Amino acid sequence: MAADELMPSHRSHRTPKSGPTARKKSELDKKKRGISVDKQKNLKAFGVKSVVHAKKAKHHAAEKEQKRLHLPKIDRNYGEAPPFVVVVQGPPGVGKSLVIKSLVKEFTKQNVPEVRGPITIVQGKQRRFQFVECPNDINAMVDCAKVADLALLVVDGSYGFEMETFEFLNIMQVHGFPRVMGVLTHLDKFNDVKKLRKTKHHLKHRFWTEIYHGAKLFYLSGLIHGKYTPREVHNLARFVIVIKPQPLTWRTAHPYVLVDRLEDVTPPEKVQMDKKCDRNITVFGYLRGCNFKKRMKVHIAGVGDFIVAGVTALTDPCPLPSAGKKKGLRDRDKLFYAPMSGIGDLVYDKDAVYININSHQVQYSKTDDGKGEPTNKGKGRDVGEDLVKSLQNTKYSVDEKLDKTFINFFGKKTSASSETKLKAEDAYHSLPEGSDSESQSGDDEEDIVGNESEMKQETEIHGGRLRRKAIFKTDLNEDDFEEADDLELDSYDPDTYDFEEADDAESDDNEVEDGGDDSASDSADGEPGDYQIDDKDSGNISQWKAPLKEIARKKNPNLMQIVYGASSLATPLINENHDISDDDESDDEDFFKPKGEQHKNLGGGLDVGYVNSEDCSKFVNYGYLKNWKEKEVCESIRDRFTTGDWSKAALRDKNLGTGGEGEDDELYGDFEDLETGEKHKSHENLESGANENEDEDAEVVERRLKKLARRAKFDAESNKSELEEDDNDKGDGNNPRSQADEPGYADKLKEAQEITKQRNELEYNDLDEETRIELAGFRTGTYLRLEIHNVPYEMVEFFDPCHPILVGGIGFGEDNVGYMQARLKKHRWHKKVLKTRDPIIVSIGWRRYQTIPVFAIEDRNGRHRMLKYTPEHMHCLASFWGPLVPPNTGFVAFQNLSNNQDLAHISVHSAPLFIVTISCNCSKLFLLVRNP
Ligand SMILES: Nc1nc2c(ncn2[C@@H]2O[C@H](COP(=O)(O)OP(=O)(O)OP(=O)(O)O)[C@@H](O)[C@H]2O)c(=O)[nH]1
Repeated sequence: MAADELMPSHRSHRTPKSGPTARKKSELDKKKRGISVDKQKNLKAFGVKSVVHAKKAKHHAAEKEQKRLHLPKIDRNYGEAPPFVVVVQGPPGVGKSLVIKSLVKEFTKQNVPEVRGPITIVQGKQRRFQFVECPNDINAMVDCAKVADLALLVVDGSYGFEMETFEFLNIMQVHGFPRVMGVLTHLDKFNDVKKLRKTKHHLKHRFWTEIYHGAKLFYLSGLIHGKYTPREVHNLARFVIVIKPQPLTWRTAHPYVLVDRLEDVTPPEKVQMDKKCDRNITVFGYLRGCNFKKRMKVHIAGVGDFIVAGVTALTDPCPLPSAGKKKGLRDRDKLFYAPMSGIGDLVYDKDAVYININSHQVQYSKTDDGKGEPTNKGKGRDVGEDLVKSLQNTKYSVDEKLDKTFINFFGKKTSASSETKLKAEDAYHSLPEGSDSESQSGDDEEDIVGNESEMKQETEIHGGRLRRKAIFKTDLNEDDFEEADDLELDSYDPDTYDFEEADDAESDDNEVEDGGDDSASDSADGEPGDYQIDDKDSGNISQWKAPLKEIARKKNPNLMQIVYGASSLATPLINENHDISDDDESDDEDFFKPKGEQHKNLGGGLDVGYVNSEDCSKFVNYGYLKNWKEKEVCESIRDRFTTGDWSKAALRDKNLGTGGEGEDDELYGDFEDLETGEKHKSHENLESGANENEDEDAEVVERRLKKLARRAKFDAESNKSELEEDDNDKGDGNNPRSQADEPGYADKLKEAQEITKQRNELEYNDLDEETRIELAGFRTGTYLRLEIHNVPYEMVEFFDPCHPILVGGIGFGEDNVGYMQARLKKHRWHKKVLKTRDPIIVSIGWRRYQTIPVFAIEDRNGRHRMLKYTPEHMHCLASFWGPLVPPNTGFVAFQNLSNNQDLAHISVHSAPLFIVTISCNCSKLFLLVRNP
């Protein structure tokens, strides 16, 4: 009892009246009683409190939306697109060449001994690639950044990122950012798997920070027999295939050519007279960007502005298989074009064919005894051999000799002056080396040139030895990184990758294989077609001619050419075609011909061998001639003779009188007088189809318009679906996109552009090729030969095939010079600020030039106050003199372009570059300056 009293009594449980438990209980109670529970207590909390605020929010959302939208970029590509440029960039010795070699091998099964200059390959029926290795030279990096459609940034994984990679990234940012992928090599140098995983992860995150989250980084884990593993190369190739090209503003508005071949066509006499004379060159390459008009001004990066002396469209050296007759990718030689790498046996020029024979495969016929005379004289002497040798000794062609000789009608002697000149020149050439003072001096100079190239090699070695590692502050806390699995297929932007393309490519590959098998089986069956026989007999020549013939056939007939021969406007291409079509079956060409045949010829092409054609005025249609040896045929005209049935003849005459079918009509059908443009119709067709042509035209136009409308509708729909996909808005009503059910302004603009493009195409398609080129220029994707006169001799003398040559078209007014103003900011990597009037080298548009900037800042009162130095972390204005460019063009500038002169002063951890952000009319531009 006492104990019980002493114990404290149990307190009854106090039900909580507030707090989360009480709330839960009350909600449960309410539910039990069937009362609905509304979680959102204050229903007005998210409503419009203030009209002003709501208006502001709406405004803000609309502005954000408008900023997101871009004006649709006009695609000026008609027909076949030029090859996709893949620039492989990285510091020295990281494996750039090996990556290119591996990819080329993967695509074409060809081995490239050396990567020199662009290598063009056909990957599938629709895709071609041009691989370019970017040298470690800031000039080359700038030029490569201007032409790259995809940049493969190769990084030595065992060492980490180096400055070259980030320099290149920053240059690309100002010149229009193309697609970018990273490739990590030298990963086999890691012995510790854990360390390798950490490094990979760390480098990937660094890469993402610099480019964008999810940017693709590939790992090439090592070498097998000196090559990357086929599986990894295959995966890399698959990703390269699916990349979609990105249209960039500057490039779509300017034509440009990435040169894959250069020839010096200066007259040799001129060079002999003065080795440092200005040279004439021809450059070759695919036209990109937009149409190129004749007589357009071009800029050769690092050389200067020139007016093009001649432009010719050449046969595509690496055509897509769909362009030719053959199906599939059978001929391996056709898939590959790398003239500077010295691969491929035949190179076709406008007026010459170059045959490349390796020196070890050829035995030169000059087995002379030093005197220029053949050794085997006398009986065993081969006349053919002598003839060949005499041809080899010939200095001048017959034409040249004829040009130089003087025909004297009244005396037997030729002009003494021309003869002596020829003799003197012959004597000059036949002199042995070293016997003449002039040739001696020439040799000296060659030696000097030789030494300078040596000098080039040294420069490369300088550049290759020093590594400039990129170290970031965040790199220090490596432990922060979680050890995560490697995301092989991280995140894909559908705008960047085109997986349908990959499927196509895959199927193409299969088709290629199939095609190859087919041909093999065909020939195995013993029924090879004519084409195959040609292939065997004439090697590449028949393949070369095939596309030219195709061009000739596609040409519309030009009456001027038919009557008067090639017009003055005609380009050398026409002559080529004349030559080609001479071989063809041109004899069938007639002025007056049955309409059916005329159409057939229009579809098939144009034969222009008019000179050899038969008399046009006599119309003979051999196709309808009857074989009079046949008894039945003879019987059919029996009634026309006195011995036949005359009643039938009377009936026939009656029919003719009433416009019935006559035999002549049957024989000749419709035909068109090409000279007068008059169309003659048969009696049959006069009745039934008087307006047939008009109907046909109307039908064609109607069909075209329908097609246009369908296309525009499809585009609009796809845009709409894209917008809907992008739309993460859950319908709060603030985002105008959620309300955009109807096609917006951008969609309408796209539609209008598409319709204009189609209309232009329709108009141009009706013209013949020469007129179209005169009016619209050469189309993108054409393989062009540009002849440029009076370029500085250094361009030829110090030509390095590894250094890209960029020829860019100059728009109207872009060759005018004046003052330009830009906004700029010092890049975060650079320690120093820039001083006013310190010369800088600017890369803007296609050009690179030196100028003197004056920095200024805009005060509050709107006045511009000159600055002696650029601010540390702020934008300022820069005014400089130079060739004008359109507003919003990105530019990059350097204080020093030389790769070898300052490297000795740069420690590994210092950043030798600084980038200054420039914005001009809201767009962001950068200025990149190399630290002295
Ligand atoms: N161990 C190893 N060696 C590699 C790897 N990738 C490339 N190499 C070697 O690195 C050397 C340089 O390769 P290249 O392809 O010539 O490199 P590069 O970047 O073209 O060199 P430069 O043209 O001099 O700038 C070659 O001997 C390659 O075999 C790799 O992943 N692992």
